[in-house]
Amino acid sequence: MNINCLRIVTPQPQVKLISLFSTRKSRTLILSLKLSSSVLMSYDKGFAAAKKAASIAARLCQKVQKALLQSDVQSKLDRSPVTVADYGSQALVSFVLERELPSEPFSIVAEEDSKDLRKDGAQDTLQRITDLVNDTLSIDGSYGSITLSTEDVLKAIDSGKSEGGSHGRHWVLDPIDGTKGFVRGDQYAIALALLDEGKVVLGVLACPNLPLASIRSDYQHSADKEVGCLFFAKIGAGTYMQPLNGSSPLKVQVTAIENSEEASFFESYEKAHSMHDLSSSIAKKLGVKAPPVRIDSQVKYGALSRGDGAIYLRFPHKGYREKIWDHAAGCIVVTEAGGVVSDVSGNPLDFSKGKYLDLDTGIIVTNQKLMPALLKAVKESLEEKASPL
Ligand SMILES: Nc1ncnc2c1ncn2[C@@H]1O[C@H](COP(=O)(O)O)[C@@H](OP(=O)(O)O)[C@H]1O
Ligand SMILES: [Mg+2]
Ligand SMILES: [Mg+2]
Ligand SMILES: [Mg+2]
Repeated sequence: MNINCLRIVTPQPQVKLISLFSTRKSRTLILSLKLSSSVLMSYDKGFAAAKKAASIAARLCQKVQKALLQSDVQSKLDRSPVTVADYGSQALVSFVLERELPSEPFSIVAEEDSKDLRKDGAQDTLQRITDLVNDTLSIDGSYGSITLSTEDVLKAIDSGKSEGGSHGRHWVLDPIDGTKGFVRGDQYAIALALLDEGKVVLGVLACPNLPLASIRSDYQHSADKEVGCLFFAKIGAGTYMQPLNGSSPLKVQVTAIENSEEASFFESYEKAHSMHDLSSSIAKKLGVKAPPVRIDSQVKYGALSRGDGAIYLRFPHKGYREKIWDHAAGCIVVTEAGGVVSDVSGNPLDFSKGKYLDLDTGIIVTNQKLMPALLKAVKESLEEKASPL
């Protein structure tokens, strides 16, 4: 008897088809289709390191948001804001991942770089970031009495210069997703994912301001709500949520709603990030009654993964190119919770092309039942927009 182990290409690269060939009867008997546990286990160390890195970075961000000074906000060349917390979070995540995974080659595609911090006049800001990083590490206590220099911090930030792609493993980091929300005192997330051969295999979303209880369509700020959620997902293993400062993870699932009239939907708070008129035309076609829930960042993916809302619509204005760090962690958090993330043609997002996502028009997210109706409504609304009566 001759046993062959045949690897087939599927959306989940670790799925193996094991077939048994009988030489006597020359008949193929498919014995089982099962997850290769050794491949899944090989992500375990990275998964633990990612959770730790995002949680530590979240502590730095919480501290800065509480005491946000105007001088802590800089403007990048593209005129988007960046704060000492974006830099500090990126430095911390890189530092923790490298420390926790010393035997693995380290590659990370991250949003920020140190260019502006190396300019004349940026010394005070760099010192402030370095102090924040060191204070956070010292409060955490895992790495003894380590003190990073300003040069160590610049290097840690710049380790995020990888281009990603379809080969090997690459971390993908948005040190603060939703910087505008962060500066406003609203929602933001630390979003970290791992790509393996161009596929997202694990993702962690730290959402320091997201209430632990469902936000549904009545989301509003409330000082007395308990906040701070950590979402995490590994390919083939589901999505979990736990309090940022605690344990006891809960498995989460997207909503099971089948009737689009009962669905509520999320979109960006910032009008410049997504065409709200298009979302409202789609919602109208679907008969959605609830008003849109407008919140910043990949918190939308986290909230959707636990069923707070049923649909997330994102339609950037013409010419904008989506970056992988704005979606990688959120995407696996939703798909492992049973949801679907696609472009307007129904194609899954392709994270294997470097730091940009090449997309057809926009990103839509919902559960499997609602997706066909959503795709139809999106198509019709786009056609009406392209050729108004
Ligand atoms: N004109 C634009 N259209 C779409 N997205 C944009 C944009 N300008 C910035 N963004 C991205 O939108 C992200 C925030 O998403 P959201 O709109 O869901 O809050 C920003 O992440 P950062 O805050 O990390 O820079 C940024 O990458
Ligand atoms: Mg940014
Ligand atoms: Mg972002
Ligand atoms: Mg960011």
